[in-house]
Amino acid sequence: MFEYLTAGESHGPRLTAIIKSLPAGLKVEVEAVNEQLFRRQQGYGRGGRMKIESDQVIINSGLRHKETLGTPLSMTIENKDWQNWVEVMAPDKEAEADMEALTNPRPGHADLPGALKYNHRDLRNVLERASARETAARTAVGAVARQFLNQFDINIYSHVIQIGNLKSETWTDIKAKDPERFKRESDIKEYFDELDKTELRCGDTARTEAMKHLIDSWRANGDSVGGVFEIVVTGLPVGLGSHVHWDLKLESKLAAQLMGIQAIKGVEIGAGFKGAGLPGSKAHDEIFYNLDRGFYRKSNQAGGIEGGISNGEELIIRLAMKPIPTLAKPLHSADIISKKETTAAKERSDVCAVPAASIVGEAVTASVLASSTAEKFGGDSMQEIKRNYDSYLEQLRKF
Ligand SMILES: Cc1cc2nc3c(=O)[nH]c(=O)nc-3n(C[C@H](O)[C@H](O)[C@H](O)COP(=O)(O)O)c2cc1C
Ligand SMILES: C=C(O[C@@H]1CC(C(=O)O)=C[C@@H](OP(=O)(O)O)[C@H]1O)C(=O)O
Repeated sequence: MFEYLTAGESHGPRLTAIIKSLPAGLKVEVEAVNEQLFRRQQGYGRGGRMKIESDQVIINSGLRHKETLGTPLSMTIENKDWQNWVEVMAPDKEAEADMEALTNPRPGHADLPGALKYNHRDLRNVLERASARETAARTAVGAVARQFLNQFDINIYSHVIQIGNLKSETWTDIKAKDPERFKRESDIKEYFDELDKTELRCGDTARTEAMKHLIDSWRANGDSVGGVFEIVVTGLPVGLGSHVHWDLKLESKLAAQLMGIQAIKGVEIGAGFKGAGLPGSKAHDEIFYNLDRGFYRKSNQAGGIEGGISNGEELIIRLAMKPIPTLAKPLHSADIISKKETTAAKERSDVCAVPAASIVGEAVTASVLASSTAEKFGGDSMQEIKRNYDSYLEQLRKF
């Protein structure tokens, strides 16, 4: 369940997403999808395109009176910028004779490998689909998945923890400073909701100013900047994913799909790379039991997954985003037609898109977790899935 497909070019008429299968009887609010689309468009460092677009979803099938029918749910998002590209991107008209091809590939973008692989002589034929414009469609899919997860009190949050070489606190650091502060889900929600009001989605105000300054100075130099964001999931039950096959492991599904986000080059679960340097006695989370909580941990180095199975603790994922490839001061390149030395194509571009990517990360995480939840609890309708979920919780209580 929750398998999906997206289609659409960055400057074509619109993006399309189809969720192939999802349970019947799931309440979907279109406004909640638009809210996620809005969040993805924010963030300090974005370029001119975001001033043109104001993403809104249209649901074309699969929903009746705000409830899923269990049939394919298809959604579209218009590209407002299409108006400026009608001739260049015309699906059903021959190219105009004077239309210039783009022939100077950008290092770091899909331009050159894509052109060589697909035998294209115009790099636009590659970049239009490689573009992260596509992540708007994935965000819409994730917004539906989120509404499913909310039915089981599973919540997904994210924050930016590094821009360039400037780091701020991780979720584990933040909680360690004031362990009483985040006892209730509403406290966690409030903390992350506040971040949405800030331009970098980073909780450290002093660091945010320094990060903004860094983005400004790299922009002024015609450069770009990457960073790291962290995703936190609360409310996951024990038992999503499985240890029995490599491709069923929850972290292998998450890593594969999260690495599918444009410009994401690293993924860490829990202590991740830092954990590799710790002694075993500090790297693992000791097991405790009491009647109220059942089995629980006092630390979360595992980041919520052991043996490919969610262990009931918070899921913590960190993702590294490389700097944006399009540079105002372009890098060296070679023309794909003349083979002569040139500089890379210089287009309007984002300078930093880490805050936006963090929203895409939340969305992709939501679709993986919705799929794993639906798989674990089975059923064609929400009623059936909830019944199975409740009886599983009862089984855990009696364990
Ligand atoms: C939200 C978001 C916005 C992006 N904006 C740009 C951009 O404006 N210019 C650009 O060259 N790359 C941008 N990228 C990155 C490219 O899409 C990406 O580097 C490219 O498709 C090559 O894929 P790869 O980096 O995964 O190898 C963006 C990525 C994300 C996630
Ligand atoms: C359109 C979006 O991101 C785009 C991703 C992108 C790229 O090369 O990945 C290049 C830019 O597009 P343009 O060339 O039209 O300015 C970004 O704005 C979006 O996030 O909705």
